[in-house]
Amino acid sequence: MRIVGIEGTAWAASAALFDTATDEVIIESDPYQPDSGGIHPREAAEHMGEAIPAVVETVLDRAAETADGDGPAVDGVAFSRGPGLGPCLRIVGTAARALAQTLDVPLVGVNHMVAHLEIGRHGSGFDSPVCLNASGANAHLLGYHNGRYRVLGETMDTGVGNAIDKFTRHVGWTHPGGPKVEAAAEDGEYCDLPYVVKGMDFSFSGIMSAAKDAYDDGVPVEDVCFGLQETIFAMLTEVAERALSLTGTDELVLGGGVGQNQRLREMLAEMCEQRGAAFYAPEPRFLRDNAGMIAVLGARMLAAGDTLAVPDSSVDPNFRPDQVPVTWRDDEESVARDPTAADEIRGAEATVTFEDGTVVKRRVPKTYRHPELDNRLRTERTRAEARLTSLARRAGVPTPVIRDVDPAEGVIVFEAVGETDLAGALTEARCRRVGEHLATIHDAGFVHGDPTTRNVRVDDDRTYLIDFGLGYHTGHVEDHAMDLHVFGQSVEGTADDPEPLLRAFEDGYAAVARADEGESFDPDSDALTRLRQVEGRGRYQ
Ligand SMILES: C[C@@H](O)[C@H](NC(=O)OP(=O)(O)OC[C@H]1O[C@@H](n2cnc3c(N)ncnc32)[C@H](O)[C@@H]1O)C(=O)O
Ligand SMILES: Nc1ncnc2c1ncn2[C@@H]1O[C@H](COP(=O)(O)OP(=O)(O)OP(=O)(O)O)[C@@H](O)[C@H]1O
Ligand SMILES: [Fe+2]
Repeated sequence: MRIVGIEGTAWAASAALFDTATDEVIIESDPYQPDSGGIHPREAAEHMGEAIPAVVETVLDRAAETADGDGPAVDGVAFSRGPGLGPCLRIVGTAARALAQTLDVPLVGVNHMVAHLEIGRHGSGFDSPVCLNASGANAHLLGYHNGRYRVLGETMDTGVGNAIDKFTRHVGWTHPGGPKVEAAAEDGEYCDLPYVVKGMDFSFSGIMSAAKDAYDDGVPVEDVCFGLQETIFAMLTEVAERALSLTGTDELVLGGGVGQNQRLREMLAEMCEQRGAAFYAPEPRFLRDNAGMIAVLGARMLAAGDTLAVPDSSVDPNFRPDQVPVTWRDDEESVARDPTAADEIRGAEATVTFEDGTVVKRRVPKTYRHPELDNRLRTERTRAEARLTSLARRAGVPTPVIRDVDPAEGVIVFEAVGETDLAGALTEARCRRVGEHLATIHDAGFVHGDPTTRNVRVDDDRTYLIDFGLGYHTGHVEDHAMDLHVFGQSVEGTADDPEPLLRAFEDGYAAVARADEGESFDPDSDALTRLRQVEGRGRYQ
């Protein structure tokens, strides 16, 4: 089968030919380069209008040269339907429809972010990996489960490339900024910047303003670039490790334009090697926006009969990866694996050993992180975990009794609780309990920070919260909603039938929140109301 792909969501006007018989991909691209500032949607669309016909023609010529008979011998036309800039997408959509009609072949509408993922699965041969998409307008972790790509974690504000590009605009460098930051960091030294992960979600706004302030205050730009890379990429590596730990899978693939960065690739490779996981990063031409990945996924979709009639082929600037019905994979496949029982457990952050009813949790140094950042995080989190585990118990939530703490070494010794993780023993009653527990600690003035189904231990009678290392004191409804969001994502990414579990969880939360606040309860400022907003935010900025 031979498929033409067309890409043009933002900056890359690109066409490709993928031949399934030879596995060969020809890509022809013409990038848009703004004269100043970032990407201007109107200018980018003008570029698409001129460049798309030209790159498509080049690819069709190549197709004709390599065809057996007359004509280009193409079986289908695949195009990026979204996400991306509306004016650009519309031009690509029009070009793809016209080409499919001229060649009289089926039209296939591809989700650009799923294509960033599938190109890594295609190249690696992995079955069911976690995918870290690190691109300009996005940053998220995806895993296939129950017939969809689930968003296991994502940025709460801008995409990772856009965050870096905003900093480089501030210092007067031309777009794109990512490669310039990478080059400048070669001559830099570490500087401290805010590090923000919440479960498998993360945000860049705090670190970007701190980076701009540091530059304005005279910190050498090379040092800010170095600190930025160390901090942002350590955050991405940490959440990727959390996703491996939560799902139990041992395969990671990288996607997106920021994936071209050597330092990011090095950190991910090191993390995976140390966990015994396999890591795959596609070659750069398949990481940055390109039509090759659109053609490769298009071929799979076409083989599954997943084609579009022209009237149904409108583009979608906010097309999320979890909206895509995954027709080309078996519903039974999943990123989630059954955990194996062992005396030593390796979480995302720590190793945990069991000795006579006692648990020793060691936050071992992460060699992929800069040592200063690593020491800071291990000490802060060990301290937070010990303090909040005890505070939660005082508020009435079952947690392990702490026996000993050594923040400098990152070691906690505490009571072993529960018989198993909630991940392997999900029931509505237990999820309801987790909802009640979270409402109780929120009312007591702090959040858990990482309430996934692996951070809840259960036995016949009780449901314990553990692993408070990412928790902090706060009364903000947004922070409360993030706790609920993190739990919801972890259930959706691993449970067979998440809906009733999530309903029970939210009922439990609502019941305690209402009881705690009594007369002063205001449903409009409730965390559950805010949760709906967090879930509904289209984060393509
Ligand atoms: C929706 C779609 O239009 C969008 N595409 C996109 O963002 O282009 P992509 O090629 O995946 O990524 C571009 C980003 O990748 C960054 N980048 C490129 N080379 C880099 C490097 N060596 N280090 C860090 N960032 C780099 C650029 O600065 C830019 O922000 C997306 O995938 O989110
Ligand atoms: N007090 C405890 N009693 C029983 N089991 C525990 C206890 N603490 C940890 N565990 C087990 O060890 C696993 C890893 O612990 P924990 O979540 O604290 O480590 P982590 O590295 O911070 O994990 P992650 O960051 O992936 O959530 C837990 O999922 C749980 O199965
Ligand atoms: Fe992209």
